[in-house]
Amino acid sequence: MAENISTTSSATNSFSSTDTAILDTLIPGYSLISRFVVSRFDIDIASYLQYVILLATFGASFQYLIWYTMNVLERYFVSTAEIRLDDEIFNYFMYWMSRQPHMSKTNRFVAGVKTNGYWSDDDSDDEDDEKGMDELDEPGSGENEPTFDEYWAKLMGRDKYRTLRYTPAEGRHFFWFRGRPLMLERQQQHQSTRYVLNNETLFISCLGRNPTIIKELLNEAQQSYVERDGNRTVIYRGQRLYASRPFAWYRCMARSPRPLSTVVLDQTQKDEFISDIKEYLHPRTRRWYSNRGIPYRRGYLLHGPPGTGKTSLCFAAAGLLGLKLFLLNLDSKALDEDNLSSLFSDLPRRCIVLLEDVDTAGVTHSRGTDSSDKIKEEDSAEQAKEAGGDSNNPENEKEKEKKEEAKPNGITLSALLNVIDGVAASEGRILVMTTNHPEKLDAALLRPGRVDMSIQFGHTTQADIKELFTSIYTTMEGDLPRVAASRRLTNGTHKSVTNGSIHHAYTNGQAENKEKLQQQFEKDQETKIRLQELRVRISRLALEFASIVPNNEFTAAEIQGYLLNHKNAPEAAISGAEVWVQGIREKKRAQSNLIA
Ligand SMILES: Nc1ncnc2c1ncn2[C@@H]1O[C@H](COP(=O)(O)OP(=O)(O)OP(=O)(O)O)[C@@H](O)[C@H]1O
Repeated sequence: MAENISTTSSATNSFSSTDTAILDTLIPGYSLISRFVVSRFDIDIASYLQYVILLATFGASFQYLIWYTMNVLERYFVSTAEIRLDDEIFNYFMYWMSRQPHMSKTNRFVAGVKTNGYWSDDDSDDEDDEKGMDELDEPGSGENEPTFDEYWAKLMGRDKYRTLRYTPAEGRHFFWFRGRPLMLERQQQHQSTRYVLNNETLFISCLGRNPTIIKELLNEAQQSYVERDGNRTVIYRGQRLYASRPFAWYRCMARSPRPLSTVVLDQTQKDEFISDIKEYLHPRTRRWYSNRGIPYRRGYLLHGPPGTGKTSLCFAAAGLLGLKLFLLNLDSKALDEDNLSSLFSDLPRRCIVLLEDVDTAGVTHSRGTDSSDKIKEEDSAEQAKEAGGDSNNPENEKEKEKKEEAKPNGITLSALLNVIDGVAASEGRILVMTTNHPEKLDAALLRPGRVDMSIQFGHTTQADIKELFTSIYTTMEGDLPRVAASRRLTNGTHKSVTNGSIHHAYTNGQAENKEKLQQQFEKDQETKIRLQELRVRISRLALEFASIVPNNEFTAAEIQGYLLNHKNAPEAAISGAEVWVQGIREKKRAQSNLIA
């Protein structure tokens, strides 16, 4: 034992105390570990230390070499695409990624009910709504049909659960696309603010200097995102996420197109409007404009009392032509000329820009009384201040919001005129402005080149009232109740049955099918006759209704609102019409007395 202790002490002492102190600084706890190893295993670490240092140096150099080689490889042999959060491609890619089968196998993912949560609506609500609807029978009075309460209980039970979407978590992920390995890196950006908590960037890389495969991937992602919209009208809104961010177009929804026939307006006016837009969009028109050096733009002014169909016509035109609709509220105090021109310069080539209620914005002031210069001066002083401060500080954000509240209305007439047809104004878009008070608008805004066609909307005529009544009560194809897929199968077919299909079933020896088809055929014929009778009845009732409601006194919105209260009982709508007319008249009289 004594011999052992003396060996140990000599081993520990093979390093001077200064050396041990240095080692203790470099490797915290060195002397302690060294003593423990000597006492326990009788091994003097000090005598192996040079090898350990050599190994560590070798390890570090190797690591550096790998890092360096990777860097060189990444720079010269890897192609990378960067995708930023504020670009729509971010949405496309995340949507595509969340629908890939390999996302169900990955062990690091972000789970959510949306594939993105901050800058745009990805319509997952609509998708959720449609999902599983095929398995739900709509309520009805038939033998096997559920009651409304049963249907509602089922629907609410289903709505409690939303489809979960999985997207890759922060960090690196490898996946295959068309037989090629790709790498996705999701990186958190640290200048996040309280408004955008997850500001991030994506990097998609592939081996080789040819990035075609990444472009193909992004094209596929875009395609799947766009296909999901089908023929729906996609609506964007010009807004900003928080005070220190510029205005941008954010997708807010995609809606089923509104048939033009449902907008009650003089047919000639409707035809003129649509054919004017079609003529403008024709490729020869673009050439014609460019050959003559005329800016390729077209503007429309839809004016008339509230609720007469201005927005509806614009929406129907967008749906008919498959154009995206960009909505902008000029009344926003925060909107200035720079924001407005950057919004207009971000517009796609073919689209409809809808500026609603232009008369309510600061643009009603004539050009001479513009206070834009004053506002600009104030703005630049503010910007100079901001440059010195931290734009991400929540307190600064609050300050900015308060200042903007206190600012006079943002946009001025000259700013609007500049973006509509200034030298740098965008080309190719269709501009539609709506107003309830065209008389308030400055002549400069209405001159040709800015407004090329005006359409006046007014109170409903007898013909309009009849059309509105008919459109509300006519049974349309989509009105028929939805039958669950399982019942459709057991019932045979949900398509209309023809004599030919009955004969086909018979010759194929499907006797039991034949009977079912025969029944279905008779049912379809009955339905057709019933629909025809209904049409005649509705047209008679429409005439009756139009004779009660006075000409040129009510808006389409008012009549629609009344009819919706009796949407299943046209006769009740007619019998209550006179009282309703009196009621509305009195209400309007009272309102005008109040204003006077
Ligand atoms: N001419 C019309 N044809 C069919 N529906 C109409 C018509 N006018 C109004 N409506 C109905 O009334 C409602 C409001 O219509 P819309 O928003 O188009 O009116 P608007 O003229 O743009 O009103 P505002 O000036 O207040 O913006 C919609 O639900 C629409 O269906």
